[in-house]
Amino acid sequence: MKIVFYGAGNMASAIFIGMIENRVVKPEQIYLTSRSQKEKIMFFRENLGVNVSYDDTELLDGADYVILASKPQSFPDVAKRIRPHLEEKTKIVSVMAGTQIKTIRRELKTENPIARIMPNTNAMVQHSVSGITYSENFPNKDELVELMKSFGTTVVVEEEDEMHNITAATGSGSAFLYYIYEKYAESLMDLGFSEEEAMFLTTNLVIGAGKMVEDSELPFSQLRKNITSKRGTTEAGLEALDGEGIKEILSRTLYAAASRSQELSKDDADE
Ligand SMILES: NC(=O)C1=CN([C@@H]2O[C@H](COP(=O)(O)OP(=O)(O)OC[C@H]3O[C@@H](n4cnc5c(N)ncnc54)[C@H](O)[C@@H]3O)[C@@H](O)[C@H]2O)C=CC1
Ligand SMILES: O=C(O)[C@@H]1CCC=N1
Repeated sequence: MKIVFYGAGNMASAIFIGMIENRVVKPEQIYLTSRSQKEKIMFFRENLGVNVSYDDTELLDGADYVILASKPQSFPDVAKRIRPHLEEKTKIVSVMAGTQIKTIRRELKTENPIARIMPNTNAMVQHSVSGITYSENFPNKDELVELMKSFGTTVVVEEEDEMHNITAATGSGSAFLYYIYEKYAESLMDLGFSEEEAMFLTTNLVIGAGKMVEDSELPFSQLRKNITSKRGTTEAGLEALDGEGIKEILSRTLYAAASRSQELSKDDADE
């Protein structure tokens, strides 16, 4: 199998590192190309044993999968590189937020099978939860799902439009959680902890809570209740959180992200 990544940035590298660590593909089956980050891409070649090329003929010759992993705004340039060399057997897989299958089809001027996936950078530790949707002519979907299992779990989305919500929920979702951890650590410093102490405490709190979520069969609400004593410290803190409208804040966050995905998906042909 030959898998070619156009783009070797944060998302692409999380995927191919996840795949290689899980031994589902051999490093020599992976080909990388980019526009920027040439040092980084050479680092991947030296350290992982993947192939690197800037020659589109070589890259696309006999490719089974081409992964579109640039920013959506760079896709027209990527498409220009791919279009003249695309073979009939090659399946296209896009990780780009928003960009619709029909837009990819039009830019690449191809009838080849296309899938859109929405992973997250937890792919690097094989814990992405990824949405996937396919063009009607996509063959052997199981093969792609198997490949994706190497970097996490997969949720098949029947309607392409549902990708907007998945993008907000899990594509962007870990950034929202990291931001909360960041602010938690800053707030510990307001309480009087040093920066080092705040980082240590927050990091271990997050790891411990993650392990509890993984190992315990209890829902989040019960895990929370198990910590909350009547008229105790946790109750006081939770009342303050509710008073600030934590649920509304998170709803607005997710709505803003899903709306941005919709904006990014605007296709000239829809005007
Ligand atoms: N970072 C994340 O957590 C997630 C990102 N995505 C999607 O992944 C895509 C990439 O995002 P990041 O990896 O964060 O961006 P990034 O900026 O880290 O990487 C972008 C890559 O695209 C390459 N590129 C740009 N123009 C190119 C061209 N003409 N030919 C070949 N390569 C080209 C760049 O050299 C770079 O390697 C975006 O479309 C984003 O919507 C999806 C899910 C999560
Ligand atoms: O911020 C973005 O647009 C991309 C898509 C999901 C995560 N990062």
